[in-house]
Amino acid sequence: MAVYTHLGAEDLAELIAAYDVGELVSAKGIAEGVSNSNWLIETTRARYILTMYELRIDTAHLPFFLGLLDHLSAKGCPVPRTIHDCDGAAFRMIEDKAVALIEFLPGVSVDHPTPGQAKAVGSALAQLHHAVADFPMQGIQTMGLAEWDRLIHQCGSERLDTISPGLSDLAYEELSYLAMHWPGGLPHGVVHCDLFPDNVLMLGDRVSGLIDFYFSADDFFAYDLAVTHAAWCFSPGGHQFRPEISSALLAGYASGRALSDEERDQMPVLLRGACMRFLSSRAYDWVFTPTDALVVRKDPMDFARRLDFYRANGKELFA
Ligand SMILES: Nc1ncnc2c1ncn2[C@@H]1O[C@H](COP(=O)(O)OP(=O)(O)OP(=O)(O)O)[C@@H](O)[C@H]1O
Ligand SMILES: N[C@@H](CCO)C(=O)O
Repeated sequence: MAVYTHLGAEDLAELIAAYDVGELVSAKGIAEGVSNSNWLIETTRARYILTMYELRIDTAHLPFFLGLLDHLSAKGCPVPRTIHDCDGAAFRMIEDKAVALIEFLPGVSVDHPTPGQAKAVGSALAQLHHAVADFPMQGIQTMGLAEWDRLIHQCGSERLDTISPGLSDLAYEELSYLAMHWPGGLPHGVVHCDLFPDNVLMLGDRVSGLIDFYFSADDFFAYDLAVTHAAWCFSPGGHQFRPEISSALLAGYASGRALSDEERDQMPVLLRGACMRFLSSRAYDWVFTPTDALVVRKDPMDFARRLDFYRANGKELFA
């Protein structure tokens, strides 16, 4: 349940009164999500999402994340805009925690996407990559290769092999490969970097919302496509590749933005990097999150399986 902080009726009413959004009608805690506390707020005028930033997000970075939502939404991307308070502030503090009110977008996250939905996601991602061209803020990538390496080393061989025998060899070997082959100089901008199905709201075959931009940073557009590919194109657990979803996702992306020859050539290594990104953060959480913590640990092996697939077939996919 992702409501870590209790907000009483008076706190909520006082908060909502600071915005020009009508009067508070109801507030319900949202169970999904693990990083922040979220409430669905209904006022006499509309619905909103209230987010309280709990664990991971430094308040100093909020102007970047919230500014990005506003920029993308103004460009016509299906991204919720930030509601500013009556003084124009994008976030407020309740005691020592920052809160932001965000536009509510309709739609649901899909568990088993269809090709039509994958195509729409590819196309929405391409739209995003065009829309960031004139976003004026910088977002440093803190979840890049150096961090994957650090997370894996913190876990150490013994603990990795307790997750699954042989995982440490796979991870160390892959990190050396990536260190030698990671490309430079590809087209880049501020990209989402975490566009999993649970961060996309859909109405049928239409993308109605792209949410959770809290891993956004400056990186290669093609890396963002690789992350999205790894997140969408497999059966649960990463056991089976879904070729029809892959073709649809890539076709959707190509309908909005063509990959250059150089980007295509680098896709196999970027796909392997995308797997290491989630393998390393999940392995770290697996090892260091207490089993009785509120946060649900995600299985790193889901991405070890995807990594095996891309090692064997990545080049063929982009031949
Ligand atoms: N703008 C929005 N419109 C509608 N629903 C939203 C919106 N933002 C968030 N939600 C709902 O709230 C849930 C949690 O949001 P989100 O994924 O951003 O939380 P989080 O704690 O940051 O997540 P994560 O687990 O990815 O770290 C989403 O699954 C979605 O159901
Ligand atoms: N989407 C990531 C979690 C970070 O938001 C994962 O599935 O491991």
